[in-house]
Amino acid sequence: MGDGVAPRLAIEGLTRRFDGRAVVDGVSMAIEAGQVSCLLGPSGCGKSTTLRLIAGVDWPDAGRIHVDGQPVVDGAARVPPERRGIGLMFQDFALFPHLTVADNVAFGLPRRDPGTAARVRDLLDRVGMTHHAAAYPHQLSGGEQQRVALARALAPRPRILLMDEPFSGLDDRLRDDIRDETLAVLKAEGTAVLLVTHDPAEAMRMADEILLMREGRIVQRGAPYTIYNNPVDLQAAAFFSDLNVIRGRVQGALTQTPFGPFLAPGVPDGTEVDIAIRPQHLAIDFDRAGRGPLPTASHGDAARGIVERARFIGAVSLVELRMEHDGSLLKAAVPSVFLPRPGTPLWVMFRRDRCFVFPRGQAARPQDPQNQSRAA
Ligand SMILES: Nc1ncnc2c1ncn2[C@@H]1O[C@H](COP(=O)(O)OP(=O)(O)OP(=O)(O)O)[C@@H](O)[C@H]1O
Repeated sequence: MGDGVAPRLAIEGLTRRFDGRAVVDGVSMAIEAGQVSCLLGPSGCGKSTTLRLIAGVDWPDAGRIHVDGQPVVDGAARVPPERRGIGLMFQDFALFPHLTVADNVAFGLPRRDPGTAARVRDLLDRVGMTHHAAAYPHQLSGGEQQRVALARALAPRPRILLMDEPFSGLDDRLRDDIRDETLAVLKAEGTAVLLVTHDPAEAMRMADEILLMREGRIVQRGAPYTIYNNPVDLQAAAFFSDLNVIRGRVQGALTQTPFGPFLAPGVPDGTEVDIAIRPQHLAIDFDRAGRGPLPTASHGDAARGIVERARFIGAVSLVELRMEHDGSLLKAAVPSVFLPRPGTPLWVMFRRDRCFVFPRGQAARPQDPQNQSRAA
């Protein structure tokens, strides 16, 4: 929000209860024109219910929704779905099978308006479907149908586009291309987009801002880079990748571990902490007759482990190491030129700037809207 201009979509304190349980619980957000926000969270956390409330096919128990500063849900004000200027796009495309591609795109537009044909042509061109204008949906591939569904959703120039897992029906390779193409079209249209997904990779690829949702609440919001690199708690960190976690206890603002001391500023003595690191941020080194690398400020001490399993998966190899000091298993993702044999001793280090230190069992306070980021 800036210069007194209201955001395209503003939501405050949105709450929806089913049988006394708040499945959407005080959700707030603001989305600007041309911005893509992703509501990201596990199945059942309340993402689709939030979209339904914004679309107007369900009513909240509390909260406000404004579009361009105008109330669509605010106390007694309740604008019906068709007058909200909100477009919808769902997983199953739902194209009309008896209409051609061009007629599907034209469906929500005034039929006799001279601008309609031009708008349809322009959108089909933008999604690369001009040569399929006269085809019927069953003659198209999944990716082509998805493009038509996007064109149809954008045709009436919605102020806001709500997308619920729109790419999940597509196979992996196609999905990446379609996501990028979709993003380009959305940016060109300047629509405000709220996209729901349970897939962190999708959210990171698409979003200007990620809203991380858990049990009906937004627990963290921020740019993909921020959320990935400064997760608000252990659960948020684990949502984005495999995670190695070692445990420790704080003494004098430090936690001593086999990987050296970790800073825990402001954490009271005796507090148990989880020190978390993603597999790609473990560093490994060869064993030189029972000796490893010397400690450094950036990597701390090395601890020894024995390779239990190593798998080549393309760009990286996944190496699982059984640690000698406590028998725990750590996972490292290393460049795939390296595939050690099971039984090989290796030294493991933690990249200090990539570790997260969290007091154990402490989840983020979800209703704190300032849960932006927290460095370890
Ligand atoms: N009409 C309803 N009546 C009762 N409970 C409902 C209703 N709609 C949704 N719920 C419950 O609300 C919770 C949130 O559902 P919602 O569909 O919003 O989750 P979601 O995050 O979109 O999950 P998914 O990714 O699996 O679609 C679930 O526990 C669901 O069972």
